[in-house]
Amino acid sequence: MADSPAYTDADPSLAELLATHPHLSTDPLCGLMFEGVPLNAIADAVGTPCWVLGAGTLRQRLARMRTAMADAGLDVSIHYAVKANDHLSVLSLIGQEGYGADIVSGGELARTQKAGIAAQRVVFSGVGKTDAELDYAIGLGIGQINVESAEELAIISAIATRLGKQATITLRINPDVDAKTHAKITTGLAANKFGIPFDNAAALYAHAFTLPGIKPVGFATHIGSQILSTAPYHAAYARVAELVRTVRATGLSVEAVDCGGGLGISYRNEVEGQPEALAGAIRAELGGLGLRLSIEPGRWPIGPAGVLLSSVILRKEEGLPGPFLVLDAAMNDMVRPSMYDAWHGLVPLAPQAFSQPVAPTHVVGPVCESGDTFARDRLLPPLGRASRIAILDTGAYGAVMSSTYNSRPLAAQVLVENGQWTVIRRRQTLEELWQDEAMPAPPNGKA
Ligand SMILES: Cc1ncc(COP(=O)(O)O)c(C=O)c1O
Ligand SMILES: N[C@@H](CCCC[NH3+])C(=O)O
Repeated sequence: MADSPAYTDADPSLAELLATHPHLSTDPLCGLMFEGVPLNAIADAVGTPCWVLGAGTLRQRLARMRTAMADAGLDVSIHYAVKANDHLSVLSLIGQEGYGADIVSGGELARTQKAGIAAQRVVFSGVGKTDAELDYAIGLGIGQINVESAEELAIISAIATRLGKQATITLRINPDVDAKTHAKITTGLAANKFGIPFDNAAALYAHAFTLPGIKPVGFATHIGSQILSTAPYHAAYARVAELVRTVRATGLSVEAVDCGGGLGISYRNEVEGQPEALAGAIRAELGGLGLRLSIEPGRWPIGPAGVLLSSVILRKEEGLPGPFLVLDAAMNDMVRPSMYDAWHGLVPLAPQAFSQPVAPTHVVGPVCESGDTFARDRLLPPLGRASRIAILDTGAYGAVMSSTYNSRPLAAQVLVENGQWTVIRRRQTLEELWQDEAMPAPPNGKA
């Protein structure tokens, strides 16, 4: 992971996108292939929009993280951040491969239990856990709760005491470090809502030992998401290490540090975060302290493992600085471009697309907002009505952030594994969309 990631201003070509996505390839007859499966075959059978996730890519990327930690001589537990993609198929794969989970709600905790991940391997993060969620988590004997405020510590103590349990906790520290990422996904600055101010942490940690129902084991930090440089990790972990030393000097024990998630991927032409460099930062700052270490990656393992398939509803030519391709996928399906101005690779599925000349094209969804735009001036071959496009790197923060805005049902999801594909969620029906909505009875019993 370079400290000054190599950006160029030019968009990557289709060939360059294929080169940086090893699970994608092209076949002269079938067009774009995903882990050896023709994406057109999936779109023919399931329709579009449709999410496709590659189990092989996910497994490989998780394994690379595990190996990177081991090669650095570190015993680091990996707790997959469920928020990135909470599908039960994903979580059961995570559990089978022996990883734990990082959750931020009772709903995510319930999913881990349904998927067979032992509660002891689950860590509960988040700035506002409700009493009901804490009851559930502590009752289950959750592995660790990362506490985000003095107020929350008191609440957890009361709930654990009522339940006759000991809650294992860390204090999540806000190190006031700039992760140099998008402002909406930066979490480690003093101005952000997350974590306990660094200067208050030692005193609160000492106080935690005096509380009933609380077993303090250490500290946690998480400074943001889509981080592409090692420098912020070094800075944050150095602060946590300083805290560990300070607190130990007072005679208190510190057994564990949770190093958070945040490692970034290459959406456009960034040099993606390297797990080996993350391992290097952990070892350099926290390695010699005899701690149990853990990380909470979400985007890195699963982001590149997914695509969103869509079809062109129509190509709108008139009165414009360039043609608009109107897709059947929209901001309700994939909100990242609208929400963070995120750049996602767009790759046509048709075999001939790769040899055709390209021209600047605007790619939009049909939702009634100008923000429903996937790309402006993207160099694409001459696509038209019914052409298909794969939107790349949507495995993380894709389907999980979908809504039904404009009464658009949630799209189907497909898992590819060993050259086979399976529908793991069928497209939502309109009846499912409104089944819980009540209509007032007509006056006087009239219909
Ligand atoms: C506490 C916590 N842990 C882990 C993650 C996962 O982050 P990422 O998907 O960037 O690895 C997040 C999200 O930023 C988070 O808030
Ligand atoms: N939803 C964000 C990431 C948020 C990370 C959660 N803490 C994204 O799509 O980039």
